[in-house]
Amino acid sequence: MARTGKQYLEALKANPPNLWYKGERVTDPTTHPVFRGITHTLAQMYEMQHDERYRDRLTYEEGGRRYPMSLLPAKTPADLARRSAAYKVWADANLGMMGRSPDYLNAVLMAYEASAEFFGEFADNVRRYVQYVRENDLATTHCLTNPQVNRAKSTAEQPDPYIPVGVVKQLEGGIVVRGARMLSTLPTADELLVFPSTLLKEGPGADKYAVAFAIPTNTPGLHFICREGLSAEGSAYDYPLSSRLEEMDCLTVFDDVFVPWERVFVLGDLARCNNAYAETGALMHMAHQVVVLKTAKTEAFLGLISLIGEAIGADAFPHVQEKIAEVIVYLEAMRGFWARAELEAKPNRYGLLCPNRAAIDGARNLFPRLYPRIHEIVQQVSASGLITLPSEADFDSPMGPYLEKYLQSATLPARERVQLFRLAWDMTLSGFGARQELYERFFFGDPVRMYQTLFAAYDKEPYKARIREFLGWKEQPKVEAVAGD
Ligand SMILES: Cc1cc2nc3c(=O)[nH]c(=O)nc-3n(C[C@H](O)[C@H](O)[C@H](O)COP(=O)(O)OP(=O)(O)OC[C@H]3O[C@@H](n4cnc5c(N)ncnc54)[C@H](O)[C@@H]3O)c2cc1C
Repeated sequence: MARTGKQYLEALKANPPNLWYKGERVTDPTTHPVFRGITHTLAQMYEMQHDERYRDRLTYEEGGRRYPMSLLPAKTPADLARRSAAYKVWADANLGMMGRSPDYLNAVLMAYEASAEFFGEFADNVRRYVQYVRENDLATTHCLTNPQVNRAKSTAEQPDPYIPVGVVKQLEGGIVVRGARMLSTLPTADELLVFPSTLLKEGPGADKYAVAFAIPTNTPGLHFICREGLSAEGSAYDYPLSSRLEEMDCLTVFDDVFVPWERVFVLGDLARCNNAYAETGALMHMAHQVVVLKTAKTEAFLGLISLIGEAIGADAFPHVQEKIAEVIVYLEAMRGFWARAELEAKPNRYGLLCPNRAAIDGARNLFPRLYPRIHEIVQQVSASGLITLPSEADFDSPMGPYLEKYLQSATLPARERVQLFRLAWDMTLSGFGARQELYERFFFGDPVRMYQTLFAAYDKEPYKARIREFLGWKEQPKVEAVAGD
């Protein structure tokens, strides 16, 4: 049932995840300076589910109770449209800057539930687990990739067999897993989904890595070792994004973690692990949330750059207009992918309506390449305005009158102009902004391998046939080997 912000915070306080920050255990993330911002932002997002301005878009009703829209089973085109409308509400609230808002992995869980048969003997575990997440409206995060030890070697060939997460033993009540995953964002979620993403290759000892399960983030033996925090201490004026949306990223260690059978979804089945995302429709639904999120993010950048261009009068120059128009083109491309994904949705073999794969693939492969260019445009249009950024305290000091005079702009008083540029800085240049760029390059996978997969999977034959026909070839000409002199 759709929960409130207070319920999320209380649960987190009562059962804090096993977080390690700078050598110390974080006992209460809701008050810790690095985690306070994101936990309270998440609480506000849950609160929105009960605000009558958003309730009907963010939740659906069943049996007199309300549930998050991102868990609404997608059966009809109208369901897809309701789902994306819900994604957009949270995305807009955060300017598209939160990668692990709970709707992201809810999209995966919804697809797993609808396609539960795929999981064979574990199908009921999947169904019951998703039902549990739905009833309690839990936030989940996930960890997919193995530690970056030696990418030239396979999972089974690393210096220690339990560097990647593998099954150590099976017990009567469940399994024991050991190893690590390279990265989990948002460790302040309630639950961690552990699925393989790297293609598992057949070979001696490979079976132990073919495992998928879900565990609470406070499970004994599970440790989230955090990176340096990016949420500066200070006001939302000074740090408009990092004070609210620092999701955190962690190395995730499994030190002989016990996973009860009811939380196991795949065991010892390489093919199932390798095909889970595509076959169940999880990939398409996850990317559906992503295309909406990235559309919202591009809209936010368009608004930002337009206000900046206007503020300093730079938008009078044709090259600045051209750069802003470039962002408009990107935005319309994202909207095009989104619309086609829904218009040409098709049911998978389990009856789950899945957004169009080609449109989804287009969006998820293009955006990582557009995004650094958007950052570049912000820098090109903003120039020194992106760094001459006194703080709120300076405005209230004896320096205030200088700032009011010298940092005024064509359309904004100094305080608001600095506030706008501080947002631009946090979107692109601060530690928070720099992480966003890295995130966009990689969060959906290695862009190089994503392109390779697209090359391999895309049906190019109709286009080759058209060229052959245009050239007047009745069929593909045969090659007679021609020897040189
Ligand atoms: C900010 C951020 C947040 C993230 N959050 C999460 C999260 O919450 N959960 C999660 O599971 N993951 C998360 N990720 C990880 C993301 O899924 C990976 O970054 C992505 O899949 C790429 O894997 P990698 O980082 O291990 O890169 P690597 O695979 O180590 O790649 C490094 C380099 O080697 C090349 N390379 C490696 N292997 C091959 C190969 N076989 N063929 C050709 N080239 C190769 C790559 O092209 C790249 O240039 C996050 C990443 C970032 C940056």
